[in-house]
Amino acid sequence: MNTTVFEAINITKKYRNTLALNQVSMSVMQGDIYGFIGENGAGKTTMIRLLTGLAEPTTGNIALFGKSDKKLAKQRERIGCIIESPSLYLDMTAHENLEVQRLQRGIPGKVCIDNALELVNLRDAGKKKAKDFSLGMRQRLALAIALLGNPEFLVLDEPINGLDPTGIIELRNLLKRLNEERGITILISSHILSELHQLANRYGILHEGKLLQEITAAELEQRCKKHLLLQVNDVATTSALLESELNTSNFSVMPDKSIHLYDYVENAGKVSALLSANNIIIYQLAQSGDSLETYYTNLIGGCKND
Ligand SMILES: Nc1ncnc2c1ncn2[C@@H]1O[C@H](COP(=O)(O)OP(=O)(O)OP(=O)(O)O)[C@@H](O)[C@H]1O
Repeated sequence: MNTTVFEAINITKKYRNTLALNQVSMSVMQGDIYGFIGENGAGKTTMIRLLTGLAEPTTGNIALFGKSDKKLAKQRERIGCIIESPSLYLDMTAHENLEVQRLQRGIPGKVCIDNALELVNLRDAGKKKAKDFSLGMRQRLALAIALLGNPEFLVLDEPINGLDPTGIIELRNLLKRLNEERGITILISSHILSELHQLANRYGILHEGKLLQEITAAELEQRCKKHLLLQVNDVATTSALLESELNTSNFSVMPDKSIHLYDYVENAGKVSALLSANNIIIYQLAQSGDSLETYYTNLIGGCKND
């Protein structure tokens, strides 16, 4: 059975005049790599702060591993997290940083340090101090710190931010490995949907404090698949014609009033003939496929138009 690792139920969080989260419900299942997507200020860090106990919701409930209320604190011991900029001791080596964290958190035995360094490929960093690390190495060190207590659930707030392409690939592969080989459930936030492509298996898309959509990677692929892009003078009649004459409802009308038709992609002529015969003016008819970013922008744009 698929167990829920994290559940937010109708969470609202207010800071004075700011409604950072507005009735958000979301769930992360065991084994997920959950991509938590939203523009700057969408409320991602706020939700992560509630999850990790750094702040309290104004209303609503949080459950971790099926437990809530007073039992949350114990469950939080099963989490490893990186929130905002991880605090590293820049004058120390990776090993020394981990030793300080180990002692502060009362984790017995030094063997966990070598294990964590091994996991994030920092065993060879040797005597190099953190201040001389690349950003990618610093992020991996932060990840090693998060991994020290052998967490079942990793919560990472924008860990990809600022990394170069090599750093992004390294981190992506590392997180995949932790998920696949160690069964660690991961929630990772980002403001760029495509950054988490081929990493996340589910996404939660947050915008201005509201969860717009929870979607699986497979559903997202489906929505970004090839289509005919149609721009016409009469969207309503075109929609009706597609349904009645071409027998398809496999299309979406986008916020910019273009139509994405997922059938007849290889048979644009048939669509064109039908529309022309019905006096529809075609401004554009072309094969297209949404990029993830277009999908995301349209989703957010659609919400802004509401
Ligand atoms: N401690 C606070 N006091 C007042 N307002 C806050 C506080 N923390 C966050 N906010 C506000 O809540 C909203 C959501 O912020 P949050 O940091 O959760 O967004 P985010 O999606 O993580 O964005 P970013 O990627 O920029 O961190 C923003 O309008 C922010 O200004």
